[in-house]
Amino acid sequence: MPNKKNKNKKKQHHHHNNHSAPKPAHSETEDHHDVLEEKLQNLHIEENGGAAKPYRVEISQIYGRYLVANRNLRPGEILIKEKALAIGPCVSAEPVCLGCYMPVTLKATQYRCPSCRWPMCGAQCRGLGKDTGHTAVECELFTRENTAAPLTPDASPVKVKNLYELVLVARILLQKEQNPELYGRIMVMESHLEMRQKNPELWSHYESNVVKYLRENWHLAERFTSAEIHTVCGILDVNCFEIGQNLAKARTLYPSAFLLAHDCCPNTSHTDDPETFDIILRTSRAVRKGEAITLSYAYTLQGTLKRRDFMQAGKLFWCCCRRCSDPYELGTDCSAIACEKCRAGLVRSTNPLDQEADWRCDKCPFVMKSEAVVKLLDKINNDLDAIDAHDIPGLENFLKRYSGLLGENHYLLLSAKYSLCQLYGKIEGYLLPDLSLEDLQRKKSYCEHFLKVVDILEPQLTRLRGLIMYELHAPMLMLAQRSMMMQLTTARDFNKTIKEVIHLLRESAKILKMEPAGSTEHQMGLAAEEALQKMGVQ
Ligand SMILES: C[S@@+](CC[C@H](N)C(=O)[O-])C[C@H]1O[C@@H](n2cnc3c(N)ncnc32)[C@H](O)[C@@H]1O
Repeated sequence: MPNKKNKNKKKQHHHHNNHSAPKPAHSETEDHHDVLEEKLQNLHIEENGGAAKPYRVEISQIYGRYLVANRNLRPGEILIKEKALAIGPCVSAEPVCLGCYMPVTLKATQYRCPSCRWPMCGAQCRGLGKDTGHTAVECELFTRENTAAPLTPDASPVKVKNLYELVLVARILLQKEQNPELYGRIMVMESHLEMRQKNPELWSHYESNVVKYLRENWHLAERFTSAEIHTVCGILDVNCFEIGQNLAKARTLYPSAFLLAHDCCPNTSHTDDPETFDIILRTSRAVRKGEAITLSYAYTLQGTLKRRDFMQAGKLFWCCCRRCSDPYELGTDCSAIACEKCRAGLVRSTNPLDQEADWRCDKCPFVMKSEAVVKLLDKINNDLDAIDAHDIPGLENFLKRYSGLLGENHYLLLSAKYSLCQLYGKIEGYLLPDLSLEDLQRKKSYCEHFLKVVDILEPQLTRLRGLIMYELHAPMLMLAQRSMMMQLTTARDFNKTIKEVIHLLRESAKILKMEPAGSTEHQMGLAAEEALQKMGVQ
């Protein structure tokens, strides 16, 4: 339930986190710490074909168990490539195939498993009978209990979501009987059960929608205790990766990737293989020996208030990373809003590590309560969500309406700009050759603006940079060609632009070709390479 707001916000404990690995606290005597120590002993991290691992597991009071670099790591090194221990549908009202996680419908015409009647993509689904998909054991339970009965064409979204949430929980529980060794490898993961129990809203959701439902409606009470089911729910909330390529959407647990600590400006990025659902984790920049290896559990292009709320609600910790501690978010200022009083200053949190701290203008005495900030951002966010994903004029209007109210790098403005970067040149009526000079300029300036912020928040070898550099090369090239044709530019300037375009394409090909074959990003990497060849460069 990662998006759920936690109404019982606690005051923040302030501790400094300077990005390097927190010191292992071996003298720590707290119970929880001991439990983690014990779980550390039980970890079976697979051997790297005999090669020394580039990381080791340590324990700190802040992170719990986490991974630390054993040596200096270069950008782009593969650190982890491993199979999922468990995979299943996300918690979503959008139905997916239980075998391959591609979207399906609940219509009468939709193919369904002939036995259990859950919607599937077709009789030839590659996940039929596979461990990564719809197994015979699961089908038997689903058939006996007629679990697909509520999935009628007119089923309410909430009902659909609640039912899909159960699939992966049930799959893991069934492993307790089918494959106790695998179940054991999942049980070493953090569930934060005690903290969850203290949160009535969260606990009652799981108690009634999952625990009771599985034990009563699916008649599993004799096989699994309430505590076991709550533990699985906690483990899923805390450790799941949301993965999927080419429209597929699934959530997964991985045997060692779950150990990575979170950072809002992490030093790794990860992707998943569309065929096998394996995770592939790489360093996105150089990591020094002894540094924590981190990834982001949250969406990088969100403000600190939102990211911290998200982490607390789902993962049960308040992030205090360098970016969260900095009111300027590492210089991006992507949370700042415009001052409604003096219209000249920017309003920022007076203490970003306290969700309830006041926000204050840097040019006048204007102060905003954090609730008012949250309310304002929710409203603007809803407006953005209401715009159709392909509506260029709608998104342009959004930018016009809100650019005076938000700081220029505000994440909501950047989010609209990111959509526009991808839409100009790609959709009907706005294909690249048809774009006006103004539209080309717009695409170029949005890409450049976005890239400047991403260069700080997700620097070096990250997918987002690869994608945006690819988007940027096209308007740059077209604008240069058009100016050349109209004799509005000198040969020298033209050549300078071409050099920049080549740099963008090279960088984007390098990054995107690291994505697994078959993914759209990999495809784009190949397109970048092809564009270079057409230009006569390698
Ligand atoms: C996916 S698990 C990571 C492994 C976990 N540390 C363990 O020992 O099992 C996520 C949990 O690790 C802890 N954690 C990860 N990153 C953190 C951070 N930046 N600050 C505080 N706690 C963090 C939180 O308890 C979080 O719920």
